[in-house]
Amino acid sequence: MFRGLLDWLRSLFWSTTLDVACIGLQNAGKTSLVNVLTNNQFSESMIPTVSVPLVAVLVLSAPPRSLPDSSLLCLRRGFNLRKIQKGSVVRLSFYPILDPRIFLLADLAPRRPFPHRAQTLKVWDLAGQPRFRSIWERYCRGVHAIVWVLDSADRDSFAVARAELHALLDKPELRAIPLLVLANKNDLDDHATVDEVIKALALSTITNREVSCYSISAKSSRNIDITLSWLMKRSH
Ligand SMILES: Nc1nc2c(ncn2[C@@H]2O[C@H](COP(=O)(O)OP(=O)(O)OP(=O)(O)O)[C@@H](O)[C@H]2O)c(=O)[nH]1
Repeated sequence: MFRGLLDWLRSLFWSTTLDVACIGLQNAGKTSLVNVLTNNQFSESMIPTVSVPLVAVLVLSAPPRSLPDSSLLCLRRGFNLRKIQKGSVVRLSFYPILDPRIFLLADLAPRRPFPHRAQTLKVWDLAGQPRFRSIWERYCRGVHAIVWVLDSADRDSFAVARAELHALLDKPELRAIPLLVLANKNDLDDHATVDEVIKALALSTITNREVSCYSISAKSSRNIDITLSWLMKRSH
């Protein structure tokens, strides 16, 4: 029953036009969450977003036969982009580590016009390691929502997460973009509650946008339904 409801929500999610940036420190569970939201797949053995072998990129990002929107294929190091276009062409792209040397692929022009306005779901899954944090802002500009993923069982990371989150939200270009904080891994003992996370990340001091916070588990799919509903309400 619950699984059926979640699958139904997931199918609705695919039919939305939504652009989301998924941000957070390394190991928070961003890629796991995106996989669960879109495909209902969870894996214990995730490869950090930055260290997926290049060979996988070359296979996954081989030029598609028709490319509806080449501008979206801006290939850069340090993120995954999951995107689907619904229409006569369905495309699901998942770009792991992207090397500037293959930037060339981004210049591919559409081979034929896209037949009608597509519904698009784009989820930027940005690498969390310190050297990649400077690219976060660029991929957050213009999105419908910023999703901040936190490992709620890793209390030692909260101070850094708070500093990075507030530094990002202070960027004027990101003003007013709704924020969803997901306290992930609530299947683990000693995870922080929503109230603890609100306090630890000083969420009540963020006043220039709508802020929500849920406790979730990508692993056990806990509260994935309300996460999907929240996201769909921000779609256009
Ligand atoms: N117990 C538990 N483990 C999780 C959960 N979500 C993710 N993980 C695990 O946490 C680890 C990191 O997950 P990732 O999805 O790679 O994290 P990430 O935030 O994308 O990491 P970077 O790509 O390094 O920025 C993996 O071992 C996952 O299996 C969860 O809800 N519960």
